[in-house]
Amino acid sequence: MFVECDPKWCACGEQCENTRFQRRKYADVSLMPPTGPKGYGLRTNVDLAKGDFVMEYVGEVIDEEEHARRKVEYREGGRRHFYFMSIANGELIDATKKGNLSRFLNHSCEPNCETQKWQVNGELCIGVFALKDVKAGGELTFDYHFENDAQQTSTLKCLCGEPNCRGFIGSKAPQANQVNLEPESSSSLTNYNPARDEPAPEFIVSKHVEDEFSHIQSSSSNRRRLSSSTKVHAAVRGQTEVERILDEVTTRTGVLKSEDNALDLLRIMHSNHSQFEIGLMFDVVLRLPTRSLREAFIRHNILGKLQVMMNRFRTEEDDKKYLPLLRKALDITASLPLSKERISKAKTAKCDFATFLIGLVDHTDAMVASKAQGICDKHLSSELHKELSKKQEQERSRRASYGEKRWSSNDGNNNGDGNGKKRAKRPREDYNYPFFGNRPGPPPPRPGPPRPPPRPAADANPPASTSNPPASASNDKASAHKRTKNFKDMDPNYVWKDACDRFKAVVREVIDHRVKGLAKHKVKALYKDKKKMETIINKLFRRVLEKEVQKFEKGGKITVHKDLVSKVDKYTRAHLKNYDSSS
Ligand SMILES: C[S@@+](CC[C@H](N)C(=O)[O-])C[C@H]1O[C@@H](n2cnc3c(N)ncnc32)[C@H](O)[C@@H]1O
Repeated sequence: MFVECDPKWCACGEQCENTRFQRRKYADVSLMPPTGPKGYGLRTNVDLAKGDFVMEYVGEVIDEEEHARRKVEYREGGRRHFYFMSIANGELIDATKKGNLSRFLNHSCEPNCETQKWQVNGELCIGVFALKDVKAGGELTFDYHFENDAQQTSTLKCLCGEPNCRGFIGSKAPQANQVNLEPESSSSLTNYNPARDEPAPEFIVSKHVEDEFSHIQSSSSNRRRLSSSTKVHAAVRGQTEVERILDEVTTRTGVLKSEDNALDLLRIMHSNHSQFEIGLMFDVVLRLPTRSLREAFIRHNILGKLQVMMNRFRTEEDDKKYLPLLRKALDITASLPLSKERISKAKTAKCDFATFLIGLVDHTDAMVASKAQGICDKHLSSELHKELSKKQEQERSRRASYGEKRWSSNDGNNNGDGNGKKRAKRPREDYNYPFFGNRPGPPPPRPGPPRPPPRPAADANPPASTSNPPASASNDKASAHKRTKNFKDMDPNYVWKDACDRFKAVVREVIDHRVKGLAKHKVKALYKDKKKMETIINKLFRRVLEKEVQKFEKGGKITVHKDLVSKVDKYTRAHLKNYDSSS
């Protein structure tokens, strides 16, 4: 069994080459028209070298019981060819109705390809690989004898034409008492007429099915589980809740069943799902068959949903992974029967849809920008367009003067208000740290012995500088003054503790900020191991705070000045890097 890398964990990251199944790095192949009773075949359009990956054998995953049922159904339905392939543990892939070009690989007793079992993201997959060099134009074949025994082809007359042909397809010669499963009698083989006997393979020529196919193909974890008509079997493969609901609300071809299902779909449509799942949901909306269904989606505020989701994708704009979803969301927007009124009515709590759209017009991705521009041009009047652009410009300059550049300009969260630019993140008083716990609030004043007079350091240490995050320091003089007053009356121990707490909070904020700035896959690895992260933080506190505390004890100040913040930042980055390469 071979194992494919998961780029999230592989040290090579996105550059990892061992991801051919996941990326569908298939060879350039095409369908061969039928020339005899063997039917269609598959040929390569390029020279293949021994060991080259041809493609994955995909189809519906079924169990033996379903296999037995389908075999009878197909035979009784008059099918000439069978497309079952055993995987393991009584499971089979059936590529009869859904699959890719690999289903046209014919059997040969002298094959030029073989099948291999691969583990891809924890799933067992079957890949077809070249056994030898094959020239462009050559037919690709593999020996069915083990893998395709599920078709019970062991008694099917082989027509591979190789000198060493065994005469039948399968691992064993047919027994005298075995039923001959050969679909054609010898006479009908002689009378074989491809035009009459070999109907065009429906799933290739039918646009409808092809659409469904491409929809399902967008799955990486679901490559072989091509939209199960049999939910039970999909469940065997660990179907997610979203997939289950999608199965329920869509037809076998992935089309939404009714207007009632619009709400079901919208209910589960949010950005917390995996990219793959969001992609599946988006595909269903993109494939809405009627205008009335599209209108139903508008009535149920799909624009609001899309805006919130697009805002998240845009927030992650450094991470190119989200671009396809952002583009798709814009495609959905463009596909809806919008009007100026509808657009102007749509809004979220933070901003209206029109302003949000205009914010995407200067997105760094040209495709996103042009899609957004297209929708604006079509649905926004030029006056409104101008007015909103002007507002945005004002908002941007207001923010610039507010000091957004104080923190790293290339990191930070998106402000979510639709201007398409990222605003540097400032520590917030009410910030919830993802797993460090909430920032401690000031402890209650201590009862007991009279307090010693405040140390000069406490006075000399304007609490505004310890308590205020740097970005807000200059903007918050009044509250700083208020805090200073309170600090003067406090126990120095309390002041010290409070200063440390506040300082720690800022350090945490910096770390968190930096962690969020990392590539998604790195952060995921890091966040998964909370214990390790705690150790990192504690180390940081010890290292950075130690000096500050010493300074404070000698009567100096604890200030969260810019240099210190960048020191913490630098240390964090170095540490995260170590962590990343060691994990
Ligand atoms: C996986 S399909 C291959 C594609 C098929 N030829 C078609 O037109 O769709 C397997 C079926 O192709 C036919 N087939 C493949 N290789 C064959 C061979 N060497 N001799 C006779 N029939 C073959 C059999 O009908 C078998 O059930």
